[in-house]
Amino acid sequence: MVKICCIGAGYVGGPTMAVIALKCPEVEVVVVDISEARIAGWNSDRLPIYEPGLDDVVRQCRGRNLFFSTDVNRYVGEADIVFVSVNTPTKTRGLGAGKAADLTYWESAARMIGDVSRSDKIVVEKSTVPVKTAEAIEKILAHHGRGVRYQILSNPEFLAEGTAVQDLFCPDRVLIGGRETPEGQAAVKALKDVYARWVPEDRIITTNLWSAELSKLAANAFLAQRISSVNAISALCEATGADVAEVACSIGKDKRIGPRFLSASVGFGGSCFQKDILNLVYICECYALPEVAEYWRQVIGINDYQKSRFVNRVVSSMFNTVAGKKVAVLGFAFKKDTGDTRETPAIDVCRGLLGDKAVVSIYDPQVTEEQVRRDLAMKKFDWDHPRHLQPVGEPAGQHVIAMAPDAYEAARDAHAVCILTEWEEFRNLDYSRMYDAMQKPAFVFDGRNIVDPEKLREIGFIVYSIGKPLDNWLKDMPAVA
Ligand SMILES: NC(=O)c1ccc[n+]([C@@H]2O[C@H](COP(=O)([O-])OP(=O)(O)OC[C@H]3O[C@@H](n4cnc5c(N)ncnc54)[C@H](O)[C@@H]3O)[C@@H](O)[C@H]2O)c1
Ligand SMILES: O=c1ccn([C@@H]2O[C@H](COP(=O)(O)OP(=O)(O)O[C@H]3O[C@H](CO)[C@@H](O)[C@H](O)[C@H]3O)[C@@H](O)[C@H]2O)c(=O)[nH]1
Repeated sequence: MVKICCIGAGYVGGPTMAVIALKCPEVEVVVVDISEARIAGWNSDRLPIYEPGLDDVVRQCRGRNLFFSTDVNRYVGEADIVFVSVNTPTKTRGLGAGKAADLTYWESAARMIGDVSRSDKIVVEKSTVPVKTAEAIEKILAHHGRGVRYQILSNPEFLAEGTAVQDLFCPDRVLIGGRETPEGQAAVKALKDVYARWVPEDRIITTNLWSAELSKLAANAFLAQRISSVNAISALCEATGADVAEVACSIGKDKRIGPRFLSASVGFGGSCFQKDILNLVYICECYALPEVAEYWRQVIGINDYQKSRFVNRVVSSMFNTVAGKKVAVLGFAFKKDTGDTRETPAIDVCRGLLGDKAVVSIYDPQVTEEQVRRDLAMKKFDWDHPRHLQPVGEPAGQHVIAMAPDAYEAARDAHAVCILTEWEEFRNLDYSRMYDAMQKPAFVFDGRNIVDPEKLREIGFIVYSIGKPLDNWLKDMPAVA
Protein backbone atom coordinates (compact mmCIF):
# COMPACT_ATOMS: atom_id res chain seq x y z
CA MET A 1 0.00 0.00 0.00
CA VAL A 2 1.36 3.42 -1.00
CA LYS A 3 1.59 5.69 2.02
CA ILE A 4 1.15 9.43 1.72
CA CYS A 5 1.77 11.89 4.52
CA CYS A 6 0.95 15.58 4.28
CA ILE A 7 2.66 18.05 6.64
CA GLY A 8 0.18 20.87 7.32
CA ALA A 9 -3.54 20.31 7.93
CA GLY A 10 -4.73 23.69 6.67
CA TYR A 11 -6.96 25.00 3.91
CA VAL A 12 -4.83 23.19 1.33
CA GLY A 13 -3.52 20.11 3.13
CA GLY A 14 -6.89 19.08 4.61
CA PRO A 15 -9.14 19.23 1.53
CA THR A 16 -6.45 18.05 -0.93
CA MET A 17 -5.60 14.98 1.09
CA ALA A 18 -9.27 14.21 1.76
CA VAL A 19 -9.92 14.13 -1.99
CA ILE A 20 -6.83 11.99 -2.68
CA ALA A 21 -8.02 9.55 0.01
CA LEU A 22 -11.50 9.47 -1.48
CA LYS A 23 -10.30 8.87 -5.02
CA CYS A 24 -7.52 6.41 -4.11
CA PRO A 25 -8.98 4.03 -1.52
CA GLU A 26 -5.90 1.79 -1.72
CA VAL A 27 -3.60 4.64 -0.62
CA GLU A 28 -3.17 5.45 3.09
CA VAL A 29 -3.23 9.20 3.62
CA VAL A 30 -2.22 10.79 6.93
CA VAL A 31 -2.34 14.55 7.48
CA VAL A 32 -0.10 15.78 10.29
CA ASP A 33 0.22 19.16 11.97
CA ILE A 34 2.01 20.78 14.90
CA SER A 35 -1.29 22.36 15.95
CA GLU A 36 -3.16 20.04 18.30
CA ALA A 37 -6.31 22.16 17.99
CA ARG A 38 -6.32 21.84 14.20
CA ILE A 39 -5.90 18.07 14.31
CA ALA A 40 -8.58 17.73 17.00
CA GLY A 41 -10.87 19.74 14.71
CA TRP A 42 -10.23 17.44 11.75
CA ASN A 43 -11.02 14.45 13.96
CA SER A 44 -14.28 16.00 15.19
CA ASP A 45 -17.73 16.60 13.71
CA ARG A 46 -16.94 20.28 13.27
CA LEU A 47 -14.09 20.55 10.79
CA PRO A 48 -11.64 23.42 11.36
CA ILE A 49 -12.46 24.99 7.99
CA TYR A 50 -15.78 25.63 6.29
CA GLU A 51 -15.80 24.46 2.71
CA PRO A 52 -18.92 23.31 0.83
CA GLY A 53 -18.93 19.52 0.30
CA LEU A 54 -15.90 18.88 2.50
CA ASP A 55 -17.77 17.30 5.43
CA ASP A 56 -19.13 14.68 3.12
CA VAL A 57 -15.74 13.77 1.64
CA VAL A 58 -14.10 13.55 5.07
CA ARG A 59 -16.96 11.50 6.47
CA GLN A 60 -16.56 8.95 3.67
CA CYS A 61 -12.88 8.24 4.20
CA ARG A 62 -11.80 9.35 7.69
CA GLY A 63 -10.82 6.25 9.68
CA ARG A 64 -10.75 4.17 6.46
CA ASN A 65 -7.69 5.46 4.62
CA LEU A 66 -7.64 9.08 5.82
CA PHE A 67 -6.18 9.98 9.19
CA PHE A 68 -5.27 13.18 11.03
CA SER A 69 -2.51 13.12 13.62
CA THR A 70 -0.02 15.23 15.58
CA ASP A 71 2.51 12.37 15.45
CA VAL A 72 4.46 14.14 12.73
CA ASN A 73 7.67 12.11 13.05
CA ARG A 74 6.03 8.72 12.87
CA TYR A 75 3.89 9.30 9.80
CA VAL A 76 6.49 11.25 7.87
CA GLY A 77 8.98 8.47 8.61
CA GLU A 78 6.61 5.79 7.30
CA ALA A 79 5.50 7.62 4.12
CA ASP A 80 6.57 7.01 0.51
CA ILE A 81 5.33 10.42 -0.63
CA VAL A 82 5.49 13.45 1.70
CA PHE A 83 3.51 16.56 0.76
CA VAL A 84 4.60 19.77 2.42
CA SER A 85 1.70 22.18 2.79
CA VAL A 86 2.81 24.49 5.57
CA ASN A 87 2.56 28.27 5.90
CA THR A 88 4.84 30.39 3.73
CA PRO A 89 4.07 33.88 5.12
CA THR A 90 5.52 37.20 4.04
CA LYS A 91 8.59 38.15 6.07
CA THR A 92 7.96 40.94 8.53
CA ARG A 93 11.56 41.49 9.63
CA GLY A 94 15.05 41.48 8.23
CA LEU A 95 16.14 40.92 4.65
CA GLY A 96 13.21 41.26 2.24
CA ALA A 97 10.77 42.29 5.01
CA GLY A 98 7.31 43.06 3.61
CA LYS A 99 7.96 41.12 0.38
CA ALA A 100 10.03 37.96 0.62
CA ALA A 101 8.55 34.61 1.66
CA ASP A 102 9.36 33.55 5.20
CA LEU A 103 10.50 29.95 4.80
CA THR A 104 10.84 29.20 8.53
CA TYR A 105 8.03 26.63 8.61
CA TRP A 106 9.04 25.21 5.29
CA GLU A 107 12.65 24.74 6.37
CA SER A 108 11.70 23.23 9.70
CA ALA A 109 9.47 20.72 7.88
CA ALA A 110 12.36 19.88 5.51
CA ARG A 111 14.79 19.37 8.38
CA MET A 112 12.29 17.19 10.19
CA ILE A 113 11.88 15.02 7.07
CA GLY A 114 15.66 14.62 7.02
CA ASP A 115 15.73 13.73 10.72
CA VAL A 116 13.06 11.03 10.69
CA SER A 117 13.46 9.39 7.27
CA ARG A 118 14.93 5.92 7.04
CA SER A 119 13.53 5.03 3.60
CA ASP A 120 13.62 6.78 0.19
CA LYS A 121 11.00 9.46 -0.29
CA ILE A 122 9.35 11.69 -2.81
CA VAL A 123 8.94 15.13 -1.25
CA VAL A 124 6.23 17.25 -2.85
CA GLU A 125 6.09 21.03 -2.55
CA LYS A 126 2.41 21.84 -2.12
CA SER A 127 2.97 25.17 -0.40
CA THR A 128 3.44 28.18 -2.67
CA VAL A 129 7.15 28.90 -2.61
CA PRO A 130 9.71 31.14 -4.34
CA VAL A 131 11.29 29.80 -7.50
CA LYS A 132 14.32 27.61 -6.69
CA THR A 133 12.99 26.49 -3.31
CA ALA A 134 13.27 22.89 -4.46
CA GLU A 135 17.02 23.42 -4.74
CA ALA A 136 17.15 24.63 -1.14
CA ILE A 137 15.26 21.61 0.14
CA GLU A 138 17.50 19.30 -1.89
CA LYS A 139 20.51 20.83 -0.17
CA ILE A 140 19.01 20.44 3.31
CA LEU A 141 18.10 16.81 2.68
CA ALA A 142 21.39 15.97 0.96
CA HIS A 143 23.27 17.13 4.06
CA HIS A 144 21.26 14.79 6.25
CA GLY A 145 22.89 11.84 4.44
CA ARG A 146 22.11 8.45 5.98
CA GLY A 147 21.85 6.94 2.50
CA VAL A 148 18.20 7.97 2.12
CA ARG A 149 17.45 9.21 -1.42
CA TYR A 150 14.96 12.00 -2.04
CA GLN A 151 13.25 13.31 -5.13
CA ILE A 152 11.74 16.77 -4.85
CA LEU A 153 8.67 17.61 -6.90
CA SER A 154 6.79 20.86 -7.29
CA ASN A 155 3.02 20.31 -7.35
CA PRO A 156 1.46 23.71 -6.64
CA GLU A 157 -2.19 23.88 -5.67
CA PHE A 158 -4.66 25.98 -7.66
CA LEU A 159 -7.86 25.42 -5.66
CA ALA A 160 -9.87 28.48 -4.70
CA GLU A 161 -11.58 28.63 -1.32
CA GLY A 162 -15.33 28.22 -1.31
CA THR A 163 -15.05 25.87 -4.30
CA ALA A 164 -12.11 23.77 -3.07
CA VAL A 165 -13.80 20.37 -3.28
CA GLN A 166 -15.20 21.04 -6.73
CA ASP A 167 -11.80 22.39 -7.89
CA LEU A 168 -10.05 19.30 -6.55
CA PHE A 169 -12.57 16.91 -8.12
CA CYS A 170 -12.34 18.63 -11.49
CA PRO A 171 -9.16 20.71 -11.74
CA ASP A 172 -8.38 22.81 -14.83
CA ARG A 173 -4.94 21.26 -14.58
CA VAL A 174 -2.62 19.46 -12.22
CA LEU A 175 0.95 20.66 -12.51
CA ILE A 176 3.92 18.47 -11.60
CA GLY A 177 7.50 19.70 -11.93
CA GLY A 178 10.49 17.44 -11.40
CA ARG A 179 14.17 16.96 -12.17
CA GLU A 180 14.91 15.95 -15.74
CA THR A 181 16.81 12.84 -14.62
CA PRO A 182 15.55 9.23 -14.79
CA GLU A 183 14.97 9.29 -11.00
CA GLY A 184 13.23 12.66 -11.24
CA GLN A 185 10.98 11.46 -14.04
CA ALA A 186 10.15 8.25 -12.14
CA ALA A 187 9.04 10.39 -9.20
CA VAL A 188 6.92 12.58 -11.51
CA LYS A 189 5.28 9.41 -12.85
CA ALA A 190 4.57 8.09 -9.34
CA LEU A 191 2.73 11.31 -8.43
CA LYS A 192 1.02 11.46 -11.80
CA ASP A 193 -0.34 7.95 -11.18
CA VAL A 194 -2.02 9.19 -8.01
CA TYR A 195 -3.83 12.06 -9.77
CA ALA A 196 -4.57 9.94 -12.83
CA ARG A 197 -7.04 7.99 -10.70
CA TRP A 198 -9.56 10.78 -11.32
CA VAL A 199 -7.97 13.56 -13.40
CA PRO A 200 -7.93 13.08 -17.21
CA GLU A 201 -4.37 12.58 -18.45
CA ASP A 202 -4.42 15.64 -20.73
CA ARG A 203 -5.00 17.83 -17.69
CA ILE A 204 -1.90 16.61 -15.90
CA ILE A 205 0.96 18.81 -17.03
CA THR A 206 4.56 17.87 -16.32
CA THR A 207 7.34 20.46 -16.46
CA ASN A 208 10.73 21.17 -15.02
CA LEU A 209 10.88 22.23 -11.38
CA TRP A 210 11.38 25.94 -11.94
CA SER A 211 8.53 26.26 -14.44
CA ALA A 212 6.17 24.60 -11.97
CA GLU A 213 7.24 26.83 -9.09
CA LEU A 214 7.01 29.99 -11.18
CA SER A 215 3.69 29.02 -12.80
CA LYS A 216 1.97 29.16 -9.43
CA LEU A 217 3.17 32.70 -8.69
CA ALA A 218 2.44 33.79 -12.26
CA ALA A 219 -1.10 32.34 -12.22
CA ASN A 220 -2.01 34.24 -9.07
CA ALA A 221 -0.39 37.43 -10.38
CA PHE A 222 -2.43 37.20 -13.61
CA LEU A 223 -5.67 36.53 -11.73
CA ALA A 224 -5.12 39.41 -9.31
CA GLN A 225 -4.08 41.67 -12.18
CA ARG A 226 -7.47 41.09 -13.82
CA ILE A 227 -9.25 42.23 -10.69
CA SER A 228 -7.04 45.30 -10.31
CA SER A 229 -7.61 46.10 -13.98
CA VAL A 230 -11.38 46.00 -13.66
CA ASN A 231 -11.21 47.87 -10.36
CA ALA A 232 -9.10 50.59 -11.95
CA ILE A 233 -11.73 50.87 -14.68
CA SER A 234 -14.45 51.02 -11.98
CA ALA A 235 -12.99 54.30 -10.69
CA LEU A 236 -13.11 55.73 -14.20
CA CYS A 237 -16.70 54.49 -14.61
CA GLU A 238 -17.76 56.42 -11.52
CA ALA A 239 -16.09 59.55 -12.85
CA THR A 240 -17.66 59.29 -16.31
CA GLY A 241 -21.09 57.72 -15.79
CA ALA A 242 -20.14 54.41 -17.43
CA ASP A 243 -21.22 51.18 -15.70
CA VAL A 244 -18.42 48.75 -14.86
CA ALA A 245 -20.71 45.71 -15.16
CA GLU A 246 -21.60 46.72 -18.70
CA VAL A 247 -17.97 47.39 -19.57
CA ALA A 248 -16.87 44.05 -18.08
CA CYS A 249 -19.61 42.22 -19.96
CA SER A 250 -18.64 43.89 -23.24
CA ILE A 251 -14.93 43.22 -22.97
CA GLY A 252 -15.50 39.71 -21.61
CA LYS A 253 -17.30 38.71 -24.82
CA ASP A 254 -13.93 38.90 -26.56
CA LYS A 255 -12.77 35.29 -26.41
CA ARG A 256 -9.21 36.46 -25.89
CA ILE A 257 -10.30 38.17 -22.68
CA GLY A 258 -13.11 35.88 -21.49
CA PRO A 259 -15.93 36.68 -19.06
CA ARG A 260 -14.67 35.24 -15.76
CA PHE A 261 -12.90 37.03 -12.95
CA LEU A 262 -13.99 40.48 -14.06
CA SER A 263 -16.21 41.47 -11.13
CA ALA A 264 -15.32 44.88 -9.76
CA SER A 265 -15.17 44.81 -5.98
CA VAL A 266 -14.01 46.58 -2.86
CA GLY A 267 -10.71 44.79 -3.49
CA PHE A 268 -9.35 41.28 -3.59
CA GLY A 269 -8.49 39.50 -0.38
CA GLY A 270 -7.49 36.02 0.66
CA SER A 271 -4.32 34.43 1.85
CA CYS A 272 -2.64 34.16 -1.54
CA PHE A 273 -2.88 37.03 -4.02
CA GLN A 274 -1.08 39.77 -2.13
CA LYS A 275 1.46 37.45 -0.57
CA ASP A 276 2.32 35.70 -3.82
CA ILE A 277 2.64 38.94 -5.79
CA LEU A 278 4.93 40.40 -3.13
CA ASN A 279 6.96 37.23 -3.36
CA LEU A 280 7.13 37.65 -7.15
CA VAL A 281 8.14 41.29 -6.76
CA TYR A 282 10.95 40.31 -4.42
CA ILE A 283 12.21 37.60 -6.76
CA CYS A 284 12.25 40.12 -9.64
CA GLU A 285 14.23 42.55 -7.51
CA CYS A 286 16.69 39.80 -6.57
CA TYR A 287 17.24 39.06 -10.26
CA ALA A 288 17.79 42.80 -10.95
CA LEU A 289 14.50 43.28 -12.81
CA PRO A 290 13.14 46.43 -11.10
CA GLU A 291 10.78 47.36 -13.97
CA VAL A 292 9.14 43.93 -13.84
CA ALA A 293 8.90 44.18 -10.05
CA GLU A 294 7.26 47.61 -10.29
CA TYR A 295 4.75 46.37 -12.87
CA TRP A 296 3.46 43.67 -10.53
CA ARG A 297 3.66 45.83 -7.41
CA GLN A 298 1.11 48.14 -8.98
CA VAL A 299 -1.48 45.32 -8.93
CA ILE A 300 -1.35 45.59 -5.14
CA GLY A 301 -1.20 49.39 -5.33
CA ILE A 302 -4.55 49.50 -7.14
CA ASN A 303 -6.02 47.03 -4.67
CA ASP A 304 -5.03 49.23 -1.74
CA TYR A 305 -6.38 52.25 -3.61
CA GLN A 306 -9.71 50.49 -4.15
CA LYS A 307 -10.13 49.74 -0.46
CA SER A 308 -9.30 53.28 0.68
CA ARG A 309 -11.46 54.73 -2.11
CA PHE A 310 -14.40 52.77 -0.69
CA VAL A 311 -13.83 54.07 2.84
CA ASN A 312 -13.48 57.62 1.52
CA ARG A 313 -16.82 57.29 -0.28
CA VAL A 314 -18.54 56.17 2.91
CA VAL A 315 -17.11 58.96 5.02
CA SER A 316 -17.46 61.76 2.47
CA SER A 317 -21.08 60.81 1.67
CA MET A 318 -22.00 61.09 5.32
CA PHE A 319 -20.94 64.74 5.62
CA ASN A 320 -17.27 63.85 5.98
CA THR A 321 -17.67 62.28 9.38
CA VAL A 322 -18.82 58.95 10.73
CA ALA A 323 -17.81 59.72 14.31
CA GLY A 324 -20.27 58.04 16.67
CA LYS A 325 -22.40 56.82 13.77
CA LYS A 326 -23.35 53.17 13.58
CA VAL A 327 -22.24 51.53 10.34
CA ALA A 328 -23.42 47.99 9.57
CA VAL A 329 -20.87 45.78 7.84
CA LEU A 330 -22.42 42.84 6.04
CA GLY A 331 -19.80 40.18 5.40
CA PHE A 332 -16.33 39.88 6.83
CA ALA A 333 -14.98 36.80 5.00
CA PHE A 334 -12.77 37.55 1.98
CA LYS A 335 -15.33 35.94 -0.34
CA LYS A 336 -18.57 34.01 -0.03
CA ASP A 337 -18.79 30.36 1.01
CA THR A 338 -15.79 30.49 3.30
CA GLY A 339 -15.19 31.52 6.90
CA ASP A 340 -11.65 32.57 5.97
CA THR A 341 -10.79 36.17 6.79
CA ARG A 342 -7.12 36.21 5.83
CA GLU A 343 -6.29 39.54 4.16
CA THR A 344 -10.02 40.21 3.73
CA PRO A 345 -10.75 43.75 2.47
CA ALA A 346 -13.19 44.00 5.40
CA ILE A 347 -10.22 44.42 7.74
CA ASP A 348 -8.98 47.53 5.95
CA VAL A 349 -12.47 48.94 5.52
CA CYS A 350 -13.34 48.42 9.20
CA ARG A 351 -10.01 49.91 10.26
CA GLY A 352 -10.68 52.91 8.03
CA LEU A 353 -14.15 53.39 9.52
CA LEU A 354 -12.89 52.94 13.06
CA GLY A 355 -10.12 55.42 12.29
CA ASP A 356 -12.88 57.92 11.57
CA LYS A 357 -14.51 56.92 14.88
CA ALA A 358 -17.48 54.99 13.51
CA VAL A 359 -19.30 52.40 15.63
CA VAL A 360 -19.16 49.24 13.54
CA SER A 361 -21.69 46.42 13.71
CA ILE A 362 -20.65 43.31 11.80
CA TYR A 363 -22.61 40.33 10.56
CA ASP A 364 -21.09 37.39 8.70
CA PRO A 365 -22.73 33.95 8.59
CA GLN A 366 -19.39 32.15 9.01
CA VAL A 367 -17.06 34.44 10.93
CA THR A 368 -16.95 34.52 14.74
CA GLU A 369 -16.55 37.57 16.94
CA GLU A 370 -13.27 36.18 18.27
CA GLN A 371 -11.90 35.99 14.73
CA VAL A 372 -12.96 39.55 13.89
CA ARG A 373 -11.31 40.90 17.03
CA ARG A 374 -8.10 38.96 16.33
CA ASP A 375 -8.02 40.23 12.75
CA LEU A 376 -8.50 43.84 13.73
CA ALA A 377 -5.82 43.55 16.42
CA MET A 378 -3.22 41.80 14.27
CA LYS A 379 -0.38 43.48 12.41
CA LYS A 380 -0.06 43.08 8.64
CA PHE A 381 1.14 39.59 7.61
CA ASP A 382 1.00 38.17 11.17
CA TRP A 383 -2.14 36.19 10.30
CA ASP A 384 -0.12 33.84 8.10
CA HIS A 385 1.59 31.97 10.92
CA PRO A 386 0.20 28.82 12.58
CA ARG A 387 -2.62 30.06 14.77
CA HIS A 388 -1.04 29.24 18.11
CA LEU A 389 2.07 31.22 17.11
CA GLN A 390 0.29 34.36 15.87
CA PRO A 391 1.21 37.48 17.81
CA VAL A 392 -2.02 39.30 18.64
CA GLY A 393 -2.14 42.97 19.62
CA GLU A 394 -4.64 44.90 21.71
CA PRO A 395 -8.15 43.84 20.59
CA ALA A 396 -10.52 46.52 19.28
CA GLY A 397 -12.76 47.89 22.04
CA GLN A 398 -16.18 46.45 22.83
CA HIS A 399 -17.85 49.85 22.44
CA VAL A 400 -16.81 50.41 18.82
CA ILE A 401 -17.17 46.90 17.40
CA ALA A 402 -20.14 44.60 17.88
CA MET A 403 -21.15 41.39 16.14
CA ALA A 404 -24.79 41.11 15.14
CA PRO A 405 -26.74 37.82 14.92
CA ASP A 406 -28.14 38.79 11.52
CA ALA A 407 -28.14 41.53 8.89
CA TYR A 408 -31.28 43.20 10.27
CA GLU A 409 -29.82 43.51 13.75
CA ALA A 410 -26.59 44.89 12.31
CA ALA A 411 -28.56 47.56 10.43
CA ARG A 412 -30.90 48.55 13.27
CA ASP A 413 -30.38 52.27 14.02
CA ALA A 414 -27.42 52.35 11.63
CA HIS A 415 -26.73 55.28 9.33
CA ALA A 416 -25.21 53.08 6.65
CA VAL A 417 -24.87 49.50 5.46
CA CYS A 418 -21.62 48.38 3.79
CA ILE A 419 -21.77 45.10 1.86
CA LEU A 420 -18.27 43.63 1.87
CA THR A 421 -18.81 39.93 1.06
CA GLU A 422 -21.06 38.61 -1.70
CA TRP A 423 -22.95 36.07 0.47
CA GLU A 424 -26.11 34.95 -1.39
CA GLU A 425 -28.31 35.85 1.58
CA PHE A 426 -27.39 39.54 1.17
CA ARG A 427 -28.97 39.57 -2.30
CA ASN A 428 -32.35 38.61 -0.94
CA LEU A 429 -32.65 40.66 2.24
CA ASP A 430 -35.80 42.62 2.93
CA TYR A 431 -34.19 46.00 2.37
CA SER A 432 -37.46 47.86 3.06
CA ARG A 433 -37.54 46.37 6.53
CA MET A 434 -33.93 47.36 6.98
CA TYR A 435 -34.58 50.89 5.75
CA ASP A 436 -37.43 51.36 8.21
CA ALA A 437 -35.16 50.49 11.13
CA MET A 438 -32.28 52.77 10.07
CA GLN A 439 -31.38 56.41 10.70
CA LYS A 440 -32.16 58.79 7.82
CA PRO A 441 -30.78 59.52 5.35
CA ALA A 442 -30.00 55.81 5.05
CA PHE A 443 -27.06 54.71 2.91
CA VAL A 444 -26.07 51.44 1.25
CA PHE A 445 -22.47 51.07 0.06
CA ASP A 446 -22.30 47.94 -2.04
CA GLY A 447 -18.70 46.76 -2.31
CA ARG A 448 -19.70 43.66 -4.28
CA ASN A 449 -22.35 44.94 -6.69
CA ILE A 450 -24.94 42.43 -5.52
CA VAL A 451 -27.95 44.69 -4.92
CA ASP A 452 -30.05 46.47 -7.52
CA PRO A 453 -29.29 50.17 -6.87
CA GLU A 454 -32.50 51.35 -8.56
CA LYS A 455 -34.73 49.17 -6.38
CA LEU A 456 -32.97 50.39 -3.27
CA ARG A 457 -33.28 54.01 -4.38
CA GLU A 458 -37.03 53.45 -4.79
CA ILE A 459 -37.13 52.38 -1.14
CA GLY A 460 -35.38 55.62 -0.18
CA PHE A 461 -31.74 54.60 0.21
CA ILE A 462 -28.82 56.64 -1.05
CA VAL A 463 -26.83 53.98 -2.88
CA TYR A 464 -23.20 53.64 -3.86
CA SER A 465 -22.25 50.62 -6.00
CA ILE A 466 -18.66 50.14 -7.13
CA GLY A 467 -18.16 51.41 -10.68
CA LYS A 468 -21.83 52.32 -11.27
CA PRO A 469 -23.22 55.73 -12.22
CA LEU A 470 -23.24 57.85 -9.08
CA ASP A 471 -26.22 58.96 -7.07
CA ASN A 472 -26.65 62.76 -7.26
CA TRP A 473 -25.95 62.90 -3.55
CA LEU A 474 -22.56 61.30 -4.06
CA LYS A 475 -21.69 63.47 -7.06
CA ASP A 476 -21.80 66.51 -4.82
CA MET A 477 -19.45 64.92 -2.31
CA PRO A 478 -16.20 63.98 -3.99
CA ALA A 479 -14.21 61.40 -2.09
CA VAL A 480 -10.80 62.95 -1.79
CA ALA A 481 -8.35 61.26 0.54
N1 LIG B 1 -5.43 28.69 1.06
C1 LIG B 1 -5.44 28.47 -0.23
O1 LIG B 1 -6.46 28.58 -0.89
C2 LIG B 1 -4.16 28.09 -0.93
C3 LIG B 1 -4.23 27.65 -2.26
C4 LIG B 1 -3.06 27.28 -2.91
C5 LIG B 1 -1.84 27.32 -2.25
N2 LIG B 1 -1.78 27.76 -0.96
C6 LIG B 1 -0.48 27.72 -0.28
O2 LIG B 1 -0.45 26.52 0.51
C7 LIG B 1 0.31 26.73 1.72
C8 LIG B 1 -0.57 26.42 2.92
O3 LIG B 1 -1.67 27.30 2.91
P1 LIG B 1 -2.93 27.06 3.84
O4 LIG B 1 -3.94 28.05 3.43
O5 LIG B 1 -3.29 25.61 3.88
O6 LIG B 1 -2.30 27.47 5.27
P2 LIG B 1 -2.86 27.12 6.71
O7 LIG B 1 -2.32 28.12 7.65
O8 LIG B 1 -4.33 26.91 6.66
O9 LIG B 1 -2.21 25.68 7.03
C9 LIG B 1 -0.86 25.47 7.24
C10 LIG B 1 -0.71 24.46 8.38
O10 LIG B 1 0.66 24.06 8.48
C11 LIG B 1 0.93 23.81 9.86
N3 LIG B 1 2.38 23.80 10.05
C12 LIG B 1 3.24 24.84 9.93
N4 LIG B 1 4.51 24.42 10.12
C13 LIG B 1 4.44 23.09 10.37
C14 LIG B 1 5.42 22.08 10.64
N5 LIG B 1 6.73 22.39 10.66
N6 LIG B 1 5.00 20.82 10.86
C15 LIG B 1 3.67 20.51 10.82
N7 LIG B 1 2.71 21.41 10.56
C16 LIG B 1 3.08 22.69 10.33
C17 LIG B 1 0.19 24.92 10.58
O11 LIG B 1 -0.05 24.61 11.94
C18 LIG B 1 -1.10 25.02 9.75
O12 LIG B 1 -2.15 24.24 10.30
C19 LIG B 1 0.81 28.18 1.64
O13 LIG B 1 2.07 28.17 1.05
C20 LIG B 1 -0.20 28.84 0.70
O14 LIG B 1 0.36 29.96 0.04
C21 LIG B 1 -2.92 28.13 -0.29
O1 LIG C 1 -13.91 38.87 -10.34
C1 LIG C 1 -13.47 38.77 -9.19
C2 LIG C 1 -12.99 37.54 -8.66
C3 LIG C 1 -12.49 37.52 -7.36
N1 LIG C 1 -12.47 38.65 -6.61
C4 LIG C 1 -11.91 38.62 -5.24
O2 LIG C 1 -10.59 38.08 -5.31
C5 LIG C 1 -10.27 37.39 -4.11
C6 LIG C 1 -9.73 36.01 -4.41
O3 LIG C 1 -10.76 35.22 -4.94
P1 LIG C 1 -10.51 33.74 -5.50
O4 LIG C 1 -9.38 33.74 -6.43
O5 LIG C 1 -11.80 33.23 -5.99
O6 LIG C 1 -10.17 32.93 -4.16
P2 LIG C 1 -8.83 32.33 -3.54
O7 LIG C 1 -9.23 31.23 -2.63
O8 LIG C 1 -8.00 33.43 -2.99
O9 LIG C 1 -8.07 31.63 -4.78
C7 LIG C 1 -6.95 32.21 -5.42
O10 LIG C 1 -5.76 31.96 -4.68
C8 LIG C 1 -5.50 30.56 -4.48
C9 LIG C 1 -4.30 30.47 -3.57
O11 LIG C 1 -3.09 30.55 -4.23
C10 LIG C 1 -5.29 29.90 -5.83
O12 LIG C 1 -5.01 28.52 -5.65
C11 LIG C 1 -6.54 30.09 -6.68
O13 LIG C 1 -6.35 29.52 -7.97
C12 LIG C 1 -6.84 31.59 -6.80
O14 LIG C 1 -8.06 31.79 -7.51
C13 LIG C 1 -11.55 37.39 -3.28
O15 LIG C 1 -11.50 38.44 -2.33
C14 LIG C 1 -12.64 37.68 -4.30
O16 LIG C 1 -13.77 38.29 -3.74
C15 LIG C 1 -12.95 39.86 -7.12
O17 LIG C 1 -12.91 40.89 -6.44
N2 LIG C 1 -13.44 39.88 -8.40
